[in-house]
Amino acid sequence: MQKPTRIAPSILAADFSQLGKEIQRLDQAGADLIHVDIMDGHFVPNISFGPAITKSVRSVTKKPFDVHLMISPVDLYIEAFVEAGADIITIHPEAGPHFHRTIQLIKSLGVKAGLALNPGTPIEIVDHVIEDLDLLLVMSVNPGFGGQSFIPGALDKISALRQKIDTTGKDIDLEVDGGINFETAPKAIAAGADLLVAGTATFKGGPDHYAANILKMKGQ
Ligand SMILES: O=C(CO)[C@H](O)[C@H](O)COP(=O)(O)O
Ligand SMILES: [Fe+2]
Repeated sequence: MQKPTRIAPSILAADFSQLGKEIQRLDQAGADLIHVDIMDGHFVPNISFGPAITKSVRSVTKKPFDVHLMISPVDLYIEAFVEAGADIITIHPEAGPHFHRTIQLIKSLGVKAGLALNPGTPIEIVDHVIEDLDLLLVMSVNPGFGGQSFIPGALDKISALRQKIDTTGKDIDLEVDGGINFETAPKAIAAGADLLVAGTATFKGGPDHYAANILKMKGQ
């Protein structure tokens, strides 16, 4: 069942020179989770940061860390991100030879497991693993960069995945990531998403605007 909308600001759009402070600002502004984008320059054409920086800012908030791994091979690094304080770890099925094994590994370490679907990845890929998942992530841009435009085809995928999730009867978050703003957020919610990642739109206008931006994307 679709839950009330929650917002996970992506710290990819933060001022990295004051990352801890930025996360505290997001916490105070009403962020529900903190979305942490990890990019390796190999699986995606951009590099962000790794487990050491994730760990260094973990203590500044109690909000869950929603870690989106865009790295390949991914299995080698799961434990490091658990130790860094991840609450949810989301992987891409293309990032390793056996994504069912990766999901089992994440769960065996006591962390929630998510699966991310790129714009070109068919939704049927979730069929044999959906019962094991805590979160499904629909990428509404090709992964690698913040500030891209929302790909409208993501809305049909969200609707179809909403039906699949509801058929299981399980509590699985349906997250959307990429190009979420005041115009696209209501469309993603109407399609069935209950967790919205927003980088550029959360940080728009500077710290004084974070709270209003988050509320606006929630439709409040
Ligand atoms: O995973 C991502 C990119 O690969 C980011 O989470 C996403 O792009 C957020 O940035 P924005 O809201 O600016 O689109
Ligand atoms: Fe992301």
